[in-house]
Amino acid sequence: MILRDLIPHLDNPVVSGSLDTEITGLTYDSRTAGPGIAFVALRGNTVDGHDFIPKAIAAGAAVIISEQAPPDDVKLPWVHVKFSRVALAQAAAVLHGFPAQKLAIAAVTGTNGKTTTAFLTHHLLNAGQKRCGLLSTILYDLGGEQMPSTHTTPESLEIQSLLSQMLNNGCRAVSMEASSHALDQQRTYGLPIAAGIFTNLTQDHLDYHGTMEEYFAAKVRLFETIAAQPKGAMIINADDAWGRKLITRFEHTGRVVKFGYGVGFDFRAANVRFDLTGTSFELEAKGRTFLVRTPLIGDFNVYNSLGALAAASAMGLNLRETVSHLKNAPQVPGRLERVTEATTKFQVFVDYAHTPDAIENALRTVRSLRPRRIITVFGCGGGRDRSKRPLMAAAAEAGSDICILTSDNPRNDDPQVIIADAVKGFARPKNHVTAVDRREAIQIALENARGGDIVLVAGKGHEDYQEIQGKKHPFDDRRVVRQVMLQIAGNRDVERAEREMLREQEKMNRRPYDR
Ligand SMILES: CC(=O)N[C@H]1[C@@H](OP(=O)(O)OP(=O)(O)OC[C@H]2O[C@@H](n3ccc(=O)[nH]c3=O)[C@H](O)[C@@H]2O)O[C@H](CO)[C@@H](O)[C@@H]1O[C@H](C)C(=O)N[C@@H](C)C(=O)N[C@H](CCC(=O)O)C(=O)O
Ligand SMILES: Nc1ncnc2c1ncn2[C@@H]1O[C@H](COP(=O)(O)OP(=O)(O)OP(=O)(O)O)[C@@H](O)[C@H]1O
Ligand SMILES: N[C@H](CCC[C@H](N)C(=O)O)C(=O)O
Ligand SMILES: [Mg+2]
Repeated sequence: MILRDLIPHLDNPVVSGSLDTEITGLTYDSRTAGPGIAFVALRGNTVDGHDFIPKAIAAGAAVIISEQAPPDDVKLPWVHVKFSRVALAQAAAVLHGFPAQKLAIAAVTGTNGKTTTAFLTHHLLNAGQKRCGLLSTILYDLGGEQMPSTHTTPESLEIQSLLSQMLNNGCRAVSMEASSHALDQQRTYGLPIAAGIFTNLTQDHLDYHGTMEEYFAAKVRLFETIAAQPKGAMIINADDAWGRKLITRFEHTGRVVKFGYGVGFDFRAANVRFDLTGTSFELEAKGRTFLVRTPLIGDFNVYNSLGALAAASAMGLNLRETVSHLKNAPQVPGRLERVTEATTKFQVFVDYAHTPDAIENALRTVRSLRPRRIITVFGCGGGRDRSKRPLMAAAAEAGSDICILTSDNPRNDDPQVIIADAVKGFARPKNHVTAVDRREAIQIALENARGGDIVLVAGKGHEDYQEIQGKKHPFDDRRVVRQVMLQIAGNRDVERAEREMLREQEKMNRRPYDR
C-alpha cells in the first residue's frame, strides 16, 4: 500500500514526508520493524512504544505513526495521530483489504462464558452452512486450519490478518470473543458487528480496570460500536444486573434481544433438566416453543446456549434448524469436561472456573448431579486481580465438602503469598488442605475420593502448561488426573494405559477442537 492510500482512512492525521512512500507491512513492536514497514507507537502498560521510535528508525522502518509530532531533525515520513491504537486498527484494515466488510461477525463479551458461547455460535453457524471462523481463548480457527491462540482477542493488526485468512479459506462469518482488555485497547476498533452478545459481569480483572464501573465501561464499548452502525443485534443477558443496565442504555435502538429466564424475554428458557450427559430445556422465542437439547451441562450453559441461539438467529439462520444443531455441539475443551467414564466409581471434572462467580456456578452445577461429596482442587492466578483470591476461596468452600487449595499459574508471584491471600476467604481454614504443588493437590483429591463423590479440578481448563516464575512448564489437568488415577490403581505401565484411556475418552467426548 502507498502512504497516500492509507491517509484518508485515518482520523485527522498530520502527515509529513513523501506520500508516495510504499508500505509493505505494519508493526507495533520496534523489534520487528524493518525496511518497508510502518511502525505504530503504542502507549503500553509497562513501557511506551514512543520510546522505541529511534530503534524502529534504526532498523529501517519506512513510516512512523505516532501520537507525538516528529522531531525537527527527522526526515522519515511521519503520521501524527491522536490515538495510535485506533490508527493501528484502521491501517491494518487497509493493509488487509477490509476483510471484515465481507464477514458477518458475532462478538461475545462478559466475564464468564465468552469462550463457550463463541464455540457454540461457531458450531451453529458452521452447521447452518455459513462457514465460520473462530477467535477464542483456546484457539483460532481460520475455516478449517486451526492454531493455538496467543490472546483471547488478539491485537487489531493480528485480527485483520486472521480475518483475511478466514476470507481466503471461504469463511462468511466469524465468531469471536471480545475481552475487556481488547475493547479497552481498541483491538476490535472498526469491526462491523452483526451480533454482540453480553453474557454477564462479575468481579475479575480489577487489577487492570480498577473498578467494576470501569470494567463495565469497557464492555459497553462493544454495544456503542453496534449502536453507531446501521444494523447489528445486541443480545443481552437480561437476568444479569449489569445486563439490565446495558438494556436501559441501548433499548432506544430497538435492536436489543433479551435472553434469560424472565417472562417476556425474547429468548427465554424454562423447564431445565440436566444429568451427566447433557441438558434439555424449553426455549420460548419468536412466539413459539422449541425443545432444546445440548450435550453441555449446567445452568450457566443454558445462558450460553440462549446467547448462541439468539446470535445465530439474528445472523439469519432458521431457528428450528439451529435448535436441532445444538444437540451435536462439541465439548468445549476444559469447560466442565468429564475426565472419567460414566461407570467410574467417582467422577472427575476439569473446568476453567477462575473467578468467584464461575466457581460458584460450576459447583452449583456439580451439586445438582447429587454427588455424595464434592472435593474441589483450585488455586488463584498470579499477576492478576489480587482481591478476587479470598472471594474464590469463599465460593469454593461454600460449594464443596472439601477444598484443596493449590497453585494455578503463579506467574511471577510467590505461590505461598497467593495461597495466603486465598486462605483468608475460608470461614473454616482448618477443614481444608493446602498443597502448593498442583500435581500433589490432585493426587490428594483423587486418593481421598470415594464412590459417588465428584472431584472438580478448577481454574486451568484447557491449559496445557503451568506458568511459574515467568516460565511455562507442561501441565494439563486432564492428563495429570488420568496419570494419577492410573498410579492409584497400581497400573505399572502408566503411559500405555493412559494412551488407551485417552482413546476411550476421545470417543466419549468427541473433541474435534482439541489439540
Ligand atoms: C495488560 C495487557 O493487556 N497487555 C497487552 C499490552 O501490553 P503492554 O501494554 O504491557 O505493552 P508494553 O510491553 O508496555 O509495550 C508497549 C508497546 O511498546 C512496544 N515495544 C516494547 C518493547 C520494545 O522493545 N519495543 C517496542 O516497540 C510493544 O510492542 C507495545 O506496542 O499490549 C500488547 C500488544 O497488544 C499485548 O500483547 C499485551 O497483552 C499481554 C501479553 C497480556 O497478558 N494481556 C492479557 C492480560 C490480555 O489481554 N488478556 C485478555 C483476556 C482477558 C480475559 O478476558 O480473561 C485477552 O484478550 O487475551
Ligand atoms: N454463562 C456463564 N456464567 C457463569 N459462569 C460461566 C458461564 N459460562 C461458563 N462459566 C464458568 O466460567 C468458566 C470459564 O468459561 P469460558 O471459558 O466460557 O469463559 P470466558 O469468558 O471465555 O473466560 P476467559 O475470559 O477467562 O477466557 C467455565 O469453566 C465455567 O466454570
Ligand atoms: N484470561 C484469564 C485466564 C485466567 C486463567 C487462570 N488459569 C489463571 O491463570 O489465572 C486471565 O488471563 O486472567
Ligand atoms: Mg475466553
